[in-house]
Parts: sequence; C-alpha cells; structure tokens
Amino acid sequence: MKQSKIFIPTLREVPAEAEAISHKLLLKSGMIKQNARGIYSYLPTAKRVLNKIEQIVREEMEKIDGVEVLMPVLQQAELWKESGRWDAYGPELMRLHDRNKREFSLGPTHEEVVTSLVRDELKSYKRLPITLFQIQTKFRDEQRPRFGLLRGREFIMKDAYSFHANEDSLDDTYQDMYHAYHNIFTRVGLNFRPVLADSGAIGGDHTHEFMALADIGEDTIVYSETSDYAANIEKAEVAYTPNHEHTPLKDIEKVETPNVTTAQALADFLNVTLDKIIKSMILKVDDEYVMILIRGHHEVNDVKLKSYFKTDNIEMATESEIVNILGAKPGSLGPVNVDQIKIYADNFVQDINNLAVGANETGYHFINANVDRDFKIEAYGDFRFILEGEALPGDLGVAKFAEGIEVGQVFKLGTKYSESMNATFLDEQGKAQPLIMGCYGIGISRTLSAAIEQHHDDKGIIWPKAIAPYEVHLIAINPKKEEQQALADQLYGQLQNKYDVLYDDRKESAGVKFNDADLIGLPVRVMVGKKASEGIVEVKRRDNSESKEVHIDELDEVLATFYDAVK
Ligand SMILES: O=C(C[C@@H]1CCCCN1)Cn1cnc2cc(Cl)c(F)cc2c1=O
Ligand SMILES: [Mg+2]
Ligand SMILES: [Mg+2]
Repeated sequence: MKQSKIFIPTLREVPAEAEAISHKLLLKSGMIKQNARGIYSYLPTAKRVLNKIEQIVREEMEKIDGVEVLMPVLQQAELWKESGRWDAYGPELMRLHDRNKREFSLGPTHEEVVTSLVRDELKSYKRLPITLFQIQTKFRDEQRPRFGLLRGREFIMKDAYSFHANEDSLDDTYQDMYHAYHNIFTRVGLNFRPVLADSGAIGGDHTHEFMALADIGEDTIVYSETSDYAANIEKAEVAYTPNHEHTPLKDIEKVETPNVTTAQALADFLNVTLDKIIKSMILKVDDEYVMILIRGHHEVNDVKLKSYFKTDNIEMATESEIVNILGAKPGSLGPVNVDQIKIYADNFVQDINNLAVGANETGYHFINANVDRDFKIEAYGDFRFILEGEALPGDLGVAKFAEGIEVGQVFKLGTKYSESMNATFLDEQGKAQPLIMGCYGIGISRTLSAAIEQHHDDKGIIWPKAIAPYEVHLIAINPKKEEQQALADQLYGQLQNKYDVLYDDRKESAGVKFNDADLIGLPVRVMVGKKASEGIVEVKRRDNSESKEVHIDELDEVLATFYDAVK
C-alpha cells in the first residue's frame, strides 16, 4: 500500500487526557480517532492489526473445534428477563427501544442469546459437546471509560460458549480453551500470565483470567517466585494460622476522641500502631445489614465478601442507614453493645485483644474491647486483600505483586443459564437435562492496546511481527530525485511478492518520514536514498535499530535474514 493513498493521520502532539502510553501512541501513530468518550474509529493500520489478531484467534478456536457464528448485537429484553439479568444490571447495560417501543439491549455479552439459539436446536446428547464462538462489537456503558482501547464503551470481543452433557466434557473444553489461549497470546507476542480468578455471580468456582503484564493494568496479580501460583488479588487467599499475642485482658474504657474519624487518626491519638486498631464497616448484604471487622492495616476485599455471602448484592450502608441502625455516624463505629446486626470479622482480628474500636458515639472510642466479653462474633473469614510479602496458602511461597491487563477469561458456567432459560437436551435415557455450559472471552481491541503497552520505545510502537499492520516499510527518502523514485517503485513491485509492504512515497521531508516510520512501528524498514544510483539501499530493524547497507542484488537475502531475526 502506498502512503500517498492510505489514511494514517499521525500527530506530533497528543491530547493531555491521554494518560496510558498505548492511548498516546494509538492517537499519535494515526491508528484511532475518538468519536465520543470510550468510542473510537479504527483507522487502516489499527484495522489491519485487529484482522491479524482475529485471524490468530480464529485459527486457534478452529483447532479445538470451535465453530464461528455471528449473533445479533441487538438483544431482546425478554431473553434477559428470562435469565433474570435485565434488572440485575444497572446503567452499564445499554438499553434502547425499537420503533414499536419494544425493549432491547446492545449486547455486552451473549450468554442469553446463545442459550436461546441452542435450546431450540440442540435437543440430543448426540449433538454435544459443541463450542460456538463469535468476534463482535460489545457495548458496556462504563462510568469512566479511559486509557483508549483498554477500557472503552464499545469494544471488540471474541466470545465463545460451549455446551455439554456432563461435567467431564466441560472440563475437557475448559482445558482446550486454556491451552488455545496460551497459544493465542504467545503467537500475538504478549507477555502474559494465566491467573486464578473469582467467578463472581456467575457461580461455579473455575475461572482463569489471562493477564498481560503492564504497569497501567487495572488488575493486581499475586504470584510466587517459588511456585507457579498466580491469582487475581481479588481471589488470592490469605493463609491464616492463629498467632494470638495472649496479652492479659484489660478493662474496657471509653475515651473521648475529638475529631478522630479514621483508623490512622485513632492510632495516632492512642499512640499505637495501626494494626492495633479495628475498622468496623456496615454492609448491606441483599437486604440484611451486617458489620465487618478488620485490622487497621488491612483492606476489605469486596470480591471475597461477595463469594463468602454468595451474592453480588453487597453495598456499603449509607450514612443515614448507619445512623438508623447504630445511632452513630461512620468514623466512630464499633462492635461493642451491637446486637441488632450480626458481626463478622476477618481471621486476623483473632490475633490481638484489648481492641481500639468506635463507641458508636461521635467523638468517642473504646479501648481494651475484647471479643466474647464485650461483643459477639458471628463468624470469622478471609475478608481481606493479601499484602505483598505475606505467605501464600500451603507452601506456595511468598506473595509478589504485578499489574496486569485482563485480556482473556475462561469460565465454567454450569447450568446457570440453561436452567433459568430452560435449555435442555435429552440424555441417553431420554431424560431432559439442563445443558452444561462454559464461556470464554478475549478482548480483541484490548489485546491490541496491551501489545503496544508491552512493545514500544520513546519514538513509537514496535509491533510484534505476527500482528504488525504491515511487514516491511519501504521508504523513498527523496522521491523528487528520479533515481530514488524509480528504484523505490521497482523494489515496491518486487518486495510485494513476499511481504505486506507499506511504501512511503509521499513528497514529505526525510525527518517526517522517519518520525512516522518510528511511530507506526513496522518490524523492518528498507530505505532508498542517496546511493540509489549505485543500487545500494539500507535495511534496518525497528526493534534494535540494527541496520545494513546492501546492494539490491542481495536485498532479498539480507531482508529475509533481518525479518526472520525479528520476534
Ligand atoms: O461477560 C461476562 C462473562 C463472560 C466473559 C467471556 C465471554 C462471555 N461472557 C461477565 N460480564 C461482564 N460485564 C457485564 C456487563 C454488563 Cl452491562 C452485562 F449486562 C453483563 C456483563 C457480564 O456478564
Ligand atoms: Mg476483573
Ligand atoms: Mg473478567
């Protein structure tokens, strides 16, 4: 393709609001244009990268007998009412009406649609297992779209759904998908880790997320250097072995604590370390209020609470709800004399006594409060985030943290959708059974951004070979010089037989051309310049700037060597 014909609006400067490096480079290299917050046009070089990522995904899906379909973006509300999710999702689910005022959503995912498609067709165990996948635009009305394609409101996903007669068959497909994802992200050139993840409301307890390591990543991965343990921090269990300090119980004492409303302020006021303070919070779990106690130096993990209480419906109680229940405002809450709601505590609350807690009276706290004597604990549990350096369960080693971008996820769904939507098959005994399902997603557009996060330098993108928009960048440095124009045109025709070539034939300065070539980031560059009259051109790698002057008679061989050397 000639650059004088294509559309790559490179920029010299990017808008300040672009924080992530991939967002900056997507804009600077002329790959995307924002239409609205979280909504982008993919320009020619971005579209070619998407095509290459999608092609790798297709190949790996088909290798494990995945069958490609394309389901509608517009999803009837009735299907979401059958599954019970129409009311479960808030403003993130984009809803609209058609001309007859019928309700639809713009699909954020397709469990309901695929289940309704299959329940009418797959009635016999003989037709199972089957895995359907699609590559399609999804819509989620994120409150805070950001970082370009990393968190958009419209994005491209490969979503696959598998249907099984039994759990073993689901396990087989789950393993196939896990392996296929490993191949996909390896071929794409990502540095990634599969991590144990929380399956959330979806239920079941088998899900892995595939994380591309990147500082910008919103997910924190907990991993070990001495085992292959890796988990999303939402999921990482905190091993608890009792380590009680066994100091003698002191008498409880009410202390006036003016303007003390945080754990740190209380620790400072009492001149103790934060770990001696107990934080008390009131949650609304479904329709019941509960109190959660946690040590001052720990943070509560809402995903662990959701899985402990087996509901997604957990919110922090509002101030007015708290005042209503305890007669006190947040900032001086505590468990003492609280019997109108149940009190749960993180395991590590057991290790200390003579606790400093709120007195449920603004401006007052208790010191030396002790469990059983002064308040009852309904149950202890693992309710907190693990800290870096803490021991992992078993002998899996010590927790190390890394940031990751979730680019894929594999789930065992079980019968959550087939039961609610009555999708059954006849088993070998002719008995109707609910289909057992798995679902598997890859963020295609997010993978493109993750690749840029991991492969760039201060001049621009450095594409992994397998997904580069083109393979060779042919540059006529000064096409006004007849011999350069002629040789470049000749090479353009020659090289196209072996490579996807982007030919910079523009009447621009050399500086502009080299700047743009560095931004666009193709793996190898062939430059036709001053020595064109001697038949000499320069071949140069983008990843390590290795370069070599070569006569065009040796160009094929040298270019092949350079190209093969690039990852
Ligand atoms: O999408 C999944 C599970 C898997 C992921 C892989 C591909 C198939 N689906 C989870 N999820 C995430 N965000 C959502 C947002 C909205 Cl607004 C919604 F209505 C539903 C969902 C939703 O269900
Ligand atoms: Mg997540
Ligand atoms: Mg996820």
